[in-house]
Amino acid sequence: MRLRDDFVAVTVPATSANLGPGFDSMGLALDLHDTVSVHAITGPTSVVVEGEGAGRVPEDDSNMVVRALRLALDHVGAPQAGIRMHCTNRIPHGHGLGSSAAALVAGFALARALVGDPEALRAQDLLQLGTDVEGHPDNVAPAVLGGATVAWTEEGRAGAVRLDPPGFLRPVAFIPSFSLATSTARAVLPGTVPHADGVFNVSRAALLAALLSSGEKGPAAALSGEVAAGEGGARATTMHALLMEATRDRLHQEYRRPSMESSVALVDWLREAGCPAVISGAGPTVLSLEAVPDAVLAEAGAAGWEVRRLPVALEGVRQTRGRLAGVRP
Ligand SMILES: Nc1ncnc2c1ncn2[C@@H]1O[C@H](COP(=O)(O)OP(=O)(O)OP(=O)(O)O)[C@@H](O)[C@H]1O
Ligand SMILES: N[C@@H](CCO)C(=O)O
Repeated sequence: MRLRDDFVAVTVPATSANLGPGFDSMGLALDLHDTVSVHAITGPTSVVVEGEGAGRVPEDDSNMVVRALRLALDHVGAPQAGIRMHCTNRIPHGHGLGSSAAALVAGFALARALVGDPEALRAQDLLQLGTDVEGHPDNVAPAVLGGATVAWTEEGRAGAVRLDPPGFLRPVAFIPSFSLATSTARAVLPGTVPHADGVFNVSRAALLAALLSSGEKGPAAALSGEVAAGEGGARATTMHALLMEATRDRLHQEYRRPSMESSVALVDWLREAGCPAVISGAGPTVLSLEAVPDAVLAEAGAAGWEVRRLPVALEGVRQTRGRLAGVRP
């Protein structure tokens, strides 16, 4: 294996994991991207970081994107090279929007781009390498595949399916100024949970997957407890009621309340206002899966939350420069 290209670039989306009940399994790609370009050179590694993480993440071989790139080159038996990297980062770090998965997937995709062989480092390899490092596949899967994903592992082997997200999904992120490392947010979770809570989450996660894969028409039939209100209205009301139910969780959000009081309180408040809100990934960002009324947005903004409408990103990581530009991994 050799390096066929010496200047390549990729773009990778932010992701929101869990989506409420789908802990470590469900995820959504969002229209907020990091872009990274690389020159393969002879000489020492240099990294320039613009935007998120600038001045904070390393600018040498210990940078997460560089480490991922080198890991993937080793994985396919390609030679290592000097790296001159430029990162334009828009995904905030440690905020539950999948910055670490994006960094890893960007690094792997850059290695694939340098190798310039479509058979090297396919989507399955990217998913596996990323899951090996992250320990769970729920951010890596949508960063690779785009759209909405359901992912799992079996004895370390990762798998994922991509769902075409329906139009009623209109994600809105509420991003606080403070960050929280995923490792900290995972440390507060219990080793075991009550069986009834497992049953609760299985039914909600299954319902959410059903809604996300049922297209614009929605499920063939639904008994949601809602009273029918005329043709289109009944469907919209039912879908909304179903989405509210499908985004409930008992496996992680409440356990995490002490480590992000204001975020879980915002989830409660948004849900009382009729928005299907969840903690995004390991937090502390909050995500509503449906549009949020302007008055609610204004109130959250006034309370200090950065409010961003982030449409679903239909595409995952994409190479934008080099001979494989435009070819899906
Ligand atoms: N583009 C990047 N370049 C270098 N390092 C990064 C980059 N993105 C993330 N990191 C590293 O990963 C850390 C954040 O990872 P962490 O898993 O804690 O949060 P997250 O991925 O943003 O959130 P979540 O996993 O809940 O969605 C950063 O503090 C930084 O060390
Ligand atoms: N499922 C993960 C996502 C964050 O990486 C968690 O909630 O800890």
